[in-house]
Amino acid sequence: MSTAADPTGSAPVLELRGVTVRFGSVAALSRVSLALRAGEVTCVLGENGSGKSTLVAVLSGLQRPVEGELLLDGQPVRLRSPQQARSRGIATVWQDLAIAPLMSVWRNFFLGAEPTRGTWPFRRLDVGRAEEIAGREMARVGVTGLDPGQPASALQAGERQSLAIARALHFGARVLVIDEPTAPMTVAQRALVLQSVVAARDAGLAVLFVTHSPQYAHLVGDRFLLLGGGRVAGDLTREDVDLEDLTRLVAGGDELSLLTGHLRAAHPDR
Ligand SMILES: Nc1ncnc2c1ncn2[C@@H]1O[C@H](COP(=O)(O)OP(=O)(O)OP(=O)(O)O)[C@@H](O)[C@H]1O
Repeated sequence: MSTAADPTGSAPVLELRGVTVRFGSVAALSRVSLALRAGEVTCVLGENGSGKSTLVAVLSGLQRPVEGELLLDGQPVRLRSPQQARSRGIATVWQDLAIAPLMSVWRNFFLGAEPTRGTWPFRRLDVGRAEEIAGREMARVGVTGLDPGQPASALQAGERQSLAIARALHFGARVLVIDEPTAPMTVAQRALVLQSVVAARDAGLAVLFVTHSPQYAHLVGDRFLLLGGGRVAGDLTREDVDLEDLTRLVAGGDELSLLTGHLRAAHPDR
């Protein structure tokens, strides 16, 4: 399936073209194409085993496709490791993301890139500044009233994701890949994640948000990529679907293929 047309006219920051990943005889992804654009949230939906985690792994440099290519700013790129993806401006927020629980929130925010003052050999950690930056950046993504000096173990699941998103923004990521935790979260914690997604979009990042919830996807998504059996079963924009459609499509794969066929016929340029 070709990549959906872009209503904004902007060039994709990151693109996948015909990407296939196999595990033995299982094709976890089959000729998947997608385009992520600045200031746009693409939600990825699909049932268990549809290829969502594999897609995240490809985008974050953990998994190399056997076929197809990735393009960054229109140039083919090979991501050989998560470090390399990060250095190219692609940040991933993992569903079971690791934090150092005994370390403070600000320590977790900087993780080795702490601000210092003075010059070598008198250089020392600027804790006040680190706390101020971490607090400000967390507030920017919607987590207010947080003491950056408290241990990170005090953070709830949504706040942890927000911390990782705030980090990505602060350190200049251009593409943000978020794998929403499948474990139950309170509505308030989910709201924080969604708020952080919107903050990242408003800051001009190209966001890919993997979620199990059509409701949450519809709240923040500009575009919806539906995966079924490792294939793109639908690549739709907000104009194509309302929440009711989206919920039905995620629940029923057959109907989805049918609707996608109709939409393609109606919009052959997509
Ligand atoms: N390391 C692996 N080895 C073998 N098969 C794998 C591996 N990882 C994924 N698969 C298979 O690839 C397919 C896609 O899996 P993937 O985890 O990407 O789906 P998913 O949509 O993320 O599922 P979930 O929502 O349950 O996390 C599945 O059939 C899965 O069993």
